[in-house]
Amino acid sequence: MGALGIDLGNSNTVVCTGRSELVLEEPSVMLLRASRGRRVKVAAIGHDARDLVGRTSAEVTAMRPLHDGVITDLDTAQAFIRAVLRKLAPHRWQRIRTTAVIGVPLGATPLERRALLEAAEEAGLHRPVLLAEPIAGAIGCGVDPLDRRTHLVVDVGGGTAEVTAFCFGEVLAHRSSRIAGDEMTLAVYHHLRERHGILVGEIDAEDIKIRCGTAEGPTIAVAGRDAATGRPKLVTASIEEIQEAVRPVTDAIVQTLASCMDDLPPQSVGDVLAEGLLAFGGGSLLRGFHERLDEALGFSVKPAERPLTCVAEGAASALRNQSLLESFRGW
Ligand SMILES: Nc1ncnc2c1ncn2[C@@H]1O[C@H](COP(=O)(O)OP(=O)(O)OP(=O)(O)O)[C@@H](O)[C@H]1O
Repeated sequence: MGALGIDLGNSNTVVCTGRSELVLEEPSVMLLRASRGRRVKVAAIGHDARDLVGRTSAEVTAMRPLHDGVITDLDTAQAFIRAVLRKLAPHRWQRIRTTAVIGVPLGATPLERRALLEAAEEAGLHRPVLLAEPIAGAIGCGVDPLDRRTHLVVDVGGGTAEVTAFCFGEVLAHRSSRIAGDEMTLAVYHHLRERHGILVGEIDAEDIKIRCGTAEGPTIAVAGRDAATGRPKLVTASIEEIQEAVRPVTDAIVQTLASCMDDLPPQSVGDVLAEGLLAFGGGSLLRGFHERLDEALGFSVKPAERPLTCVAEGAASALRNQSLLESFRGW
C-alpha cells in the first residue's frame, strides 16, 4: 500500500493513498463477537457494522474506537485500525512497511497522542506520524499552512468542533468544544419527542438532520414510535422548526469561534476578515450552517469542497512534505 493519509474520526474513518486517491470512507464502528473460550473477534466494521447495530445477538457488541477524537481503549483502537488495513489490503505482504500520516485533534494531550501512535504501530503501520486535524483539513482544501497570512478554520466533526488559527507553520490560537454534530442529532431527537411526541432511534435522528439539507419541500416525514403508547407513528416536521431546534448548537460553535478570534493579534484579525473562515467536517454540512456563521460573525464563511474527506486528503499530501510535518510536529 505504501503510504496513507488517515482521518480516524469519532463518526467516520477516511483513508487516502499517497496519490490522494480516496480508498475508504466508512463509519467508525466495529462489531466484536465474544465466543466462549476464544479471543474476541471482529465481526464487522464500517458500513456493515453500522447497519447491524441493534440487530445482533447478545454476544455481539458495537464499539467505537474513539471518544471525543481520542483513544480511550488501546485494544479497541488497535483492532479497528488493523481491520481497516486488512479491508484495504487483505494479504499480509501488501501491508508490509505501510506508513501513514494520521490526523489527531489539536487539543489531544501528549498521552493521547502516544496512545494513537502505539495503537497504529501495533496494528501494523510502519513509523506513523501525527498531524493536527485542522492543519490536515486546511491542506486538503488547498491552503498552505506555511503561508505568511493567518488562516482561520473550523472543523465540525461528530464529537468535537475545533477552531484553529495558524500562520507560517505556527498555531496562533485554538479552541475546542464538545458541542458538535452529535449534539445536533441529539437536539433533533429531543425536539421530535417534545414537539411531536415521537421517539426515533439515534441513527434515524441523524438521518433526519441530514435529510433536512437535501429536502426539496418545506417539510419532511418522520417515522418512529408514539412516546406515550409505543405504537408506530408518522408525523410531518417542518425544516424550519428542525433548524430552530439545532440553533443552540450552532450558537455554541459561534461562541467557540468568537473566543478563538479574541486570542488573535490585530494583524491576524485583519487577515481573517479579508480571507474569511474555512469550514469543514460533516457538521458544517448542516442546512443553514454557513449562513448562520456569516450572520453572527460578520465575515465570510468558505465551505470546503469536500468537507468529509479533506482531513485524510491533507494528511496524504503532507506525506510528501517533510518540512510541514516538522513544523507542526509539536501541535
Ligand atoms: N449532510 C449533513 N448534514 C448535517 N450533518 C452532517 C451531514 N453529513 C454528516 N453530518 C454530521 O457530521 C458528523 C460527522 O462528521 P465527520 O465525519 O467530519 O466527523 P469525525 O471526523 O468522524 O468526528 P470528530 O471530528 O469529532 O472525530 C456527524 O455528526 C454527522 O451526523
